[in-house]
Amino acid sequence: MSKIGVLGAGVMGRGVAQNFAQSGYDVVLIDLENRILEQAKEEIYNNIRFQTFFHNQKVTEEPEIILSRINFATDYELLKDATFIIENVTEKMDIKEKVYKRIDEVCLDECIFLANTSCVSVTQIASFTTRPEQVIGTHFMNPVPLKTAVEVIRGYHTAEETIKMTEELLSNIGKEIILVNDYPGFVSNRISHLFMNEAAFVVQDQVATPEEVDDIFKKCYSHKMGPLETADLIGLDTVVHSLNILYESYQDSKYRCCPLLLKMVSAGLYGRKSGKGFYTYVE
Ligand SMILES: NC(=O)c1ccc[n+]([C@@H]2O[C@H](COP(=O)([O-])OP(=O)(O)OC[C@H]3O[C@@H](n4cnc5c(N)ncnc54)[C@H](O)[C@@H]3O)[C@@H](O)[C@H]2O)c1
Repeated sequence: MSKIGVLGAGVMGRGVAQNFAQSGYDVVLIDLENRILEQAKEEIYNNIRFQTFFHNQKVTEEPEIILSRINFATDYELLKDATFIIENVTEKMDIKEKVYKRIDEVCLDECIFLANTSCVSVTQIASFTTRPEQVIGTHFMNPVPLKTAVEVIRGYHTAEETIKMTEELLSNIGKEIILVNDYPGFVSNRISHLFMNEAAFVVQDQVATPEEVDDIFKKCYSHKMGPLETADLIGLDTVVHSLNILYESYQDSKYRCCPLLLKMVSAGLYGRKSGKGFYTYVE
């Protein structure tokens, strides 16, 4: 079975590493510091237990056995025999650029690079490597192990063989792919950020409360979550960051960030992760 390198042990990297390890793959999970890797190990352990008890998902192995397939490490040299790299590092182009140059040097020529990004161009990421035909976007959804589909992005140079191998790989961990072409924000974030931003304007203009806005989406449109609950879940700082990328990329005022969102982020109201956003969360 292929060896999988997962870069970045934050929110997404943890979920990706867990999902592959649960599916029987050997994984190397790389981050910058052991402290982050320790937190990742603990969270993956808890998530496997949580998945069994709260989501009724059949996890047939003990968490210790699943965790034993993940090598938590800081050394990029461990990636030299990996077949696929799934990159989940911080959504900043300068950070991604350094990472792709490094893995391009270290990894096997045939290794495929999967970029997990919310908004940035997959074609630009691929340009940091000498193998743009083997670079593809994979926009996983959070929480990764519980989602059944991945938005897959074909960069300008992505080869058909790369798409085929990515589809096979993701199918082995229980994911269907939805293949789209590369423009910033792809389909999901290009549309959902307009919803979330406009919902914030509606609250700012006192047209409706956050509860009323979300109820219209849930009760009238039968969405599982409203746009403001979704923004709180993603993190309002992340939403603002993505809106700024979309605004710069398209040079289109429709992505200008709602002042209320900016004010909430300045006030430390990030949503679920800080305990308060459009809603208040108690542990
Ligand atoms: N959070 C989401 O809901 C979500 C959903 C889909 C895609 N994404 C995308 O996934 C990527 C990761 O997002 P996240 O929410 O997990 O971010 P995060 O901030 O939780 O984690 C990023 C991790 O990358 C690590 N990192 C930074 N530089 C590194 C390097 N040189 N080598 C190894 N690790 C490094 C950081 O230490 C951090 O642990 C981003 O591009 C984001 O846009 C996020």
